[in-house]
Order: sequence, then C-alpha cells, then structure tokens
Amino acid sequence: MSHTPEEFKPLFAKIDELKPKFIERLKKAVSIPGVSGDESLRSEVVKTAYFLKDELIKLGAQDIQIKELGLQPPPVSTKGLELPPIVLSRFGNDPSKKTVLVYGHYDVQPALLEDGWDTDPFTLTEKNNVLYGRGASDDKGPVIGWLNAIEAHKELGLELPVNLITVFEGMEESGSLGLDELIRQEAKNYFKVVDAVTISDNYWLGTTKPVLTYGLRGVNYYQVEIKGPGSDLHSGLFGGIVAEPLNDLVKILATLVDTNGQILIKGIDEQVAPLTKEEDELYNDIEYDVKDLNQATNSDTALYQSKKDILQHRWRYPSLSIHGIEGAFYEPGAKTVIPAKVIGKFSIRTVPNISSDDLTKLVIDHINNEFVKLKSPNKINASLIHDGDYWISNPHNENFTAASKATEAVWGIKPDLTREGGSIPITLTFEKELGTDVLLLPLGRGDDGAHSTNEKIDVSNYIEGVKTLSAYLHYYGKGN
Ligand SMILES: NCC(=O)N[C@@H](Cc1c[nH]cn1)C(=O)O
Ligand SMILES: [Zn+2]
Ligand SMILES: [Zn+2]
Repeated sequence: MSHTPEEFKPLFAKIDELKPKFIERLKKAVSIPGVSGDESLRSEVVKTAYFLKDELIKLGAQDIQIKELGLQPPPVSTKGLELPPIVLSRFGNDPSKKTVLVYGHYDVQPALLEDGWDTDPFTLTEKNNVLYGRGASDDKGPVIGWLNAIEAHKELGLELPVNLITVFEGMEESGSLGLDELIRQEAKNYFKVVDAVTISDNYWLGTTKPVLTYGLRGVNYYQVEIKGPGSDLHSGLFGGIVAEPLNDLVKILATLVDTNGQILIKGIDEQVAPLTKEEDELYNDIEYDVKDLNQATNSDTALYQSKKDILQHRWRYPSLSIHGIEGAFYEPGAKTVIPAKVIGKFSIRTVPNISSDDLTKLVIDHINNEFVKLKSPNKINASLIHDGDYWISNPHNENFTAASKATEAVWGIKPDLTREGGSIPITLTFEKELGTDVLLLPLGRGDDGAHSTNEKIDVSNYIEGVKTLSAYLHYYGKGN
C-alpha cells in the first residue's frame, strides 16, 4: 500500500506470504474448546497452554516456563480443580534493547452450536474473508497474532527489535485467578526488566477506524444461591404448597436493575467520579454513532441515541447485567419442574471511584434486605465470585506513540484514543507491580461478537493486525 514506509515493505510482504500458515495456526488454537468457566472443559484449557508451549518452542523461545497456580478457590469450585497454568516465554535478552511484555489469554467464553451459531464454534470457518470461531477475536486471534509477528521476523532472518516476554493466561474469562500473585512473585524475577506492557485483548469501537485504548471498566461478578426443597419437584403435586426458589430468585434479580439500565442498588451512584468539562470534551472527536451500536448488536435496542450518552454509559458509568440462572429449566419443551436450588449470576462493571469491597457490601446487603421482604422459608446465600479493578491511564507516552505510528503505517490513519467498557482485570496489576506503562492495542472490530454467537475476526484485521504488532515493536524498539 502507498502509505507503507519503505522499511516495512519486506516484513509486510512476508506477513502476506505467510497468511495461509497464520490462518492454519489460528484454526488449531480455536479447535481446542478451552472454556475456563466450564469445569468439565478444564483439561482443554490446559491443553491450549501446551499447544502454545509447542508453538513457542518451534519459534525458538527461550526460558519457557509453565507456571502452575494451584487449586481454584470456592465459591465456583469446591472439588479441588487445578487452575490452568500461565505460559511464560522470552525472545531475546539483549541489555541494549528495550523489553516489551505482551499479555494475552488462551481461555475462551462458552459456545454451543445450539446457542445459534451458524457454524461449529470450535472449527475456524472462513466465509467472505471473515474467520468465524470462538476466540477468533477474544483472544486467540491476537495471541496467535504475536506468534505470527515473531515467525515473520524469523522467516526473514530479521532480529526482533526488542526483547519480548510473553505472558499467556488461561483464566481471564473467569477472573484471572492466581495471576495477580504470580505477577507479584515474578516482578523482581522473570519480569525484572520490563519497559512496557502491551495487551491486545479488546476491539475497535466501530468497524473501520483503528483505536488505541487507555481505560477499562472493572468487573465484580456475583452469584445468588437460593435453596428450598430437598429435591426437584412436580409442579402439579407441589405447586402452590411449597416456597419455590426460582420464584424468589426472579424477584430478587428484578430489584437489581431497571429496563433502562439504571442500577437500583442504593449507594453506587454516589461513588462514581463526577464528569468534568475536560473529560466531556474528549468525546467530541471520537468517531462513533448509534448506527455503529445497532450494527454491532444487529438490532435497534440502543438505550441512548447520542454518541456521548452511549460512550459515557459504556466507559465511565457502571452497569449491571444479569447473565443466567444455574439449575433453572432452559431446554425447549415444557417441563413442569420446580427446581430445588437455583443460582442467579450477575455482574457489575465498575468505574472510578467505586471500591470493590464497598460495592460488595452494598450488593450483599441489598440482596439480603430484599430477601427478608419476601418472607420466604427458603435459604439464600449471595457471594462475590471474582472481581477485577477498572483501569485508566495517560495515553501520552512512548508506548502509545509507537502504536499510533504503527497503526498509521499499516492502516494509513491515526487511531482514535478510546476507553473500553469491558474488563481485563490484570492490566492494573501489571502497571502497579512492574511500574510500567500499559498500552491496549486491539486487532479486532467492534462487531466481532466477542462472548456472543458467531464470534469472528476479519482476515484483514487478523493479517494487518500482525503487521501492526510488528511495526509497533520496531517503533517502540527504536524510541519512535
Ligand atoms: N476481552 C476482555 C474480556 O472479555 N474480559 C472479560 C473479563 C471477565 C471477567 N469476568 C468474566 N470475564 C470481560 O467480560 O470483560
Ligand atoms: Zn479477552
Ligand atoms: Zn472475553
């Protein structure tokens, strides 16, 4: 392309040449159903870690370490389930070069064909230059993207311009359990020399303009268990004469949030940092429209119509989403059962200055108070499953500048600076424990359907993304 700087032409041509191999590598990664939230698939998550280890060996990584994290704590697992390991590796250890740590996750969200996928979620399927499959965008595509960037250098006989450390985890979709502690332990060891941290695990805002991201919401994930009868019952025999746990649960869940997305738990709004005039003005220059939202959701269900309202509610205000009910009948048909025990799941996306502990107290007190009002003989237990902090940084530094130049070199356009409504719990830990700048450099588009059915990454985003990651390493390595 005409905007490609001369220095990158051979590298970008090599990446284009390796495209079939890169797609094949992603296909292998996607074929392993490593869903971290599903205990029955834990061995598949671990298998993905070893798949990455093998790929790293082939690429010539040094000092590959599989870091075990011990048992998964309750409330989710009470069965002595091992956490998946962290895969560490290093490419180069030259004191004259800068060191970039790249982080990504190899676990994925659940996916079933019967949820409404058009193709098998664990078979990467190419249609019209789009690659469909669970993890294609979140986050196997970007993780494999880093490996591809390394391979393109290797194939060209080109030295990497920086020392690279890779950190791949397998519990990001389930709260990054164990990783905080590992980062603390390795801060003065494996991660002793790290100049910058780069994470490719989010998305462009829309579908055409690349972005760099400097803020994330946090996430507190809760469960509410309601237990009643000793076993599931026939509603014809027992309906109307026993207290039903699911009836109680839907009433409790209905007290959490209204249909306009307004959180109904008292005391949360007061903790949200006020919007300043300067912050409000930052939204003026960002390219976004309600049409982008409707396109991403394939619907007309937006709660706000103006760009500012949408982006502010996505990035800087909290939200509460109800995700599901364990133990409730959900299959097609008309089963007349009274479930004996149900567990409602919901999460709250947190923002400055909400404290996780204060929030949890407000949430649990609210649920217990609402349950008392029901005067039910059933038993309730509400608890936090996991939490991860929000993160916000100043994007005016060397790391962001390098990524901005790389984006221009590949896409011919300066990226927008954005925040993101999702969460990557470990971002703040890297920043604090390693004392480095963290950059979020997304490859995928806003309509990739992460966590949803028919998740995809466009071939162009995948391949141009490998070029962007490569060019970023060069700009950062030479100090821009
Ligand atoms: N791509 C980042 C991402 O999807 N993060 C998850 C993290 C999470 C926390 N608990 C469950 N998942 C997100 O939902 O934002
Ligand atoms: Zn992710
Ligand atoms: Zn995710």
